[in-house]
Amino acid sequence: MMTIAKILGQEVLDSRGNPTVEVHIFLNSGIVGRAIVPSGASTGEKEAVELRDGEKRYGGKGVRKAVANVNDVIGPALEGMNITDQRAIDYKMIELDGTDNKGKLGANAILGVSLAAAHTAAAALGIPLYRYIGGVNSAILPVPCMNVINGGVHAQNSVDFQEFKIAPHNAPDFETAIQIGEECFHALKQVLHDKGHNTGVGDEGGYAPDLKSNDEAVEFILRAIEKAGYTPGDDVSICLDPATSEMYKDGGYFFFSSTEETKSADDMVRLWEDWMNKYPIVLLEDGLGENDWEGWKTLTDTLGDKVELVGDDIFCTNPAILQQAIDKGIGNSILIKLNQIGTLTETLETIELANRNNYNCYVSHRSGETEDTTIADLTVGIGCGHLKTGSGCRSERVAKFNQLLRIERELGSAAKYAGIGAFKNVK
Ligand SMILES: C=C(OP(=O)(O)O)C(=O)O
Ligand SMILES: [Mg+2]
Repeated sequence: MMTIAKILGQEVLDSRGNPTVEVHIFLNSGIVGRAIVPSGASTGEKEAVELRDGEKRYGGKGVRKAVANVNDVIGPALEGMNITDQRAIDYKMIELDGTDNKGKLGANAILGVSLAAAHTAAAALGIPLYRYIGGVNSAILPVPCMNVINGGVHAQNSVDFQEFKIAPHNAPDFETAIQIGEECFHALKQVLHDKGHNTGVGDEGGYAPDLKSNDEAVEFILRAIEKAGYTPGDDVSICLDPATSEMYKDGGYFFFSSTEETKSADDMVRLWEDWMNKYPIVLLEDGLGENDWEGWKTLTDTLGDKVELVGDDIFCTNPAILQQAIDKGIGNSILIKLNQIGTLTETLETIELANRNNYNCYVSHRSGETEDTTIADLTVGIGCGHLKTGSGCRSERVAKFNQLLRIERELGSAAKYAGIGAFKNVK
């Protein structure tokens, strides 16, 4: 009943029109599960390797080699295995690949199979994916951190920092939080439009206006929160991902979209301290670059007891790197991107390591996404209380919100909304 009969990989499109890997797993019983792999643009150097062909397909480089690896190498090796043996399935693929970074078979091939296995197992057991991942206590609905202004490498505008997000934490439930978030998002469109700004959106669905400064992005958002009838800080706070690894050049931080000035790590820490004092910021991701561990230490010592400091590019969802950060006292939270490490099992190992060491976990989409909603279930399964998955206007992002709405309704009175308590060290 639970035995893998066939694994089928194929090429489909992501939200940028680039090819990506989709995997179906068929069981002997006729049950089938499916997953699609996302793709990043501002990637960390130590991410597992996404296998791409030289040849162009659709809008970008093809994934036909990765698909062939699913069909010709991984599939035959996993046929006959029990679908609920997630760890055995994942470790078998790690062994087949044999590299440290999944560069032989491709993390996109391996993750597609790993996630499809979890979906298929949940379907075979007749339980929702979040419960399969997290067990009977999976009941916490996350604060949706909605990316409402896009800059950096996710938009062609004058804003250096990549993501300005709103966190509607003061809500009784997830559905109300989405309502508040959408009201603020729509109010932001109006306040930008009133000042003559473009309201076209970037890769993650946030507006991508040409603003005078990075500060102005926050100020527009605060105005929008108020216009929607909410109080910044009390009802809705701000989360940032400036993605500063993209700005790190010759030991400094180059403001490539705006002033073209370069700031030192100490200047950046002062900038973030100043922003924490003047704006209601509850989370800062990649406030410094992935290779600037010294700067990260200063940042953590300066702000780590007041705000959630999330490592994305610097940690790459990798347990070995996270262990080094724990030993050195770097950051207090880790971004969880399944395709940075390449299997569900290793992702859960990283999450367990973070939990044991008092680090928060913050689940994330990629800038290249699809209709796949695995991260919504993962977030509820691990109960980490917050996720980022774009704004509320692009279907590949809304798909995750819709799945969370479904989960909340399914849980009924058992569902709990995470609220402000989800954010590390925020008083
Ligand atoms: C989601 C992000 O972007 P990308 O997927 O391009 O890495 C990020 O940097 O957190
Ligand atoms: Mg990031």
